[in-house]
Amino acid sequence: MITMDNIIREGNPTLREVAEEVCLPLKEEEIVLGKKMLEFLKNSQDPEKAEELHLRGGVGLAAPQLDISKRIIAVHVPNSDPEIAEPTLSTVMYNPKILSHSIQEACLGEGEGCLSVDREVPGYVVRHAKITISYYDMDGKPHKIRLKNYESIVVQHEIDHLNGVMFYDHINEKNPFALKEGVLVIK
Ligand SMILES: CNC(=O)c1cccc(C)c1Nc1nc(N2CCN(c3ccccc3Cl)CC2)nc(N2CSC[C@H]2C(=O)NC)n1
Ligand code: NI
Repeated sequence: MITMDNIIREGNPTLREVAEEVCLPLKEEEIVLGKKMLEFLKNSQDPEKAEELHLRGGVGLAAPQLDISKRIIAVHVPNSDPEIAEPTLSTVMYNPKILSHSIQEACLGEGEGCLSVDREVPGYVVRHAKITISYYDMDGKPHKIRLKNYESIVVQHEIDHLNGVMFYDHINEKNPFALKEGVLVIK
């Protein structure tokens, strides 16, 4: 099972590499890895498990954060409505690719955090508001989906990890909270 000990931190060169595409059909070990990444996210969001295993909460994780330079990400985004148990997005994506995106931009109003960054880096991380992506799932099935709001931000953050990009690379150094006209601030 993945714990925080398996997650590499900023300074490790793997976080700045461009990760390799995986080949189809997926290797058994790549499928098992995907399942373990998703399990980590679910555990990290479970109060008991997170406390027991000393996990930081996350909704996304990329293989390079496990020192595995492969284009694999996992996302498990709970529904903001606590009444709804079903997550809004829960999947492992192999070779995710942004096919197109909105002109409109968006950012999380509270800024972004990263399991590989053990410090708060304040500031708006401005990203595409909406994206259309393609990816393969654990069964090797191709998908093409459109994402917006929180899910769109999370997937962009994780795809950045596959390209050696950290969230704070996007923060305006002069004024971290500078916002251009029309940028959607997601609560
Ligand atoms: C500096 N201010 C902040 O960090 C920040 C501050 C406030 C709010 C937000 C919204 C912030 N921002 C932010 N909060 C998150 N979580 C909120 C807590 N949550 C969680 C934690 C515990 C149990 C269950 C859950 Cl659900 C896990 C997810 N996650 C991300 N990111 C950036 S995109 C990838 C994603 C990620 O998984 N990072 C590890 N950003
Ligand atoms: Ni991250």
